[in-house]
Amino acid sequence: MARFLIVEARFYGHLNDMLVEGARGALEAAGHEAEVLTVPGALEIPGAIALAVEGGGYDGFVAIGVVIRGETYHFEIVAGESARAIMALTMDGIAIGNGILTVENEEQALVRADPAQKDKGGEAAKAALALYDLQRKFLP
Ligand SMILES: Nc1c(NC[C@H](O)[C@H](O)[C@H](O)CO)[nH]c(=O)[nH]c1=O
Ligand SMILES: CC(=O)[C@@H](O)COP(=O)(O)O
Repeated sequence: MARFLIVEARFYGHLNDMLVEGARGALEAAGHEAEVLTVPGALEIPGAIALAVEGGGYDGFVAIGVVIRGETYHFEIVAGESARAIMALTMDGIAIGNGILTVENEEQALVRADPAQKDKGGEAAKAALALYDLQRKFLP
C-alpha cells in the first residue's frame, strides 16, 4: 500500500469537495492510503507539494483545485503557473496527477468535478497512480 497526499486549493470549497471525493475514491479503490492537505489557492499547490516531498513520507500526490476565469489576466497567471510548476515537479520524477480545473464558469466546473460525471479528481488520481507504477518499474 502506498501513501498519497491530495493537495487541495480551497478556493471554491463545494467544487473541491467533489474533486477530492473522486480522487480519494480512486486511490482507495486501488488499495492505497489518501491524506488531504489544504492550501488557499492553486498557486500554493506546487509549493506545498515541494515541501511535502522535502519532508518525505509520500509516494505520490494529487493536485486538486478550480480556477474560474474572471475579468482580468489573473486567470492566465493562476492556471498557467500552477500547471507549469506542477509539470516541473513531475519532470523531477515526482508522481503527481494534475486535477486543477481551468474553466470559463462554474457550470463547466460542476460537470468536471462531479465523480458521477467527468470525475476529473478521479482521473488525476489515476494519473498519479500511473506515474507511481512507472517509478517502480524504472527505479526499482
Ligand atoms: N483566482 C483563483 C485563485 N487565486 C488565488 C491564487 O491561487 C493565490 O492563492 C493567491 O494569488 C495568493 O498567492 N486560486 C484558485 O485556486 N482559483 C482561482 O480561481
Ligand atoms: C482566477 C481568476 O481569474 C479570478 O478568480 C480572478 O478574477 P478577476 O480577474 O475578475 O479579478
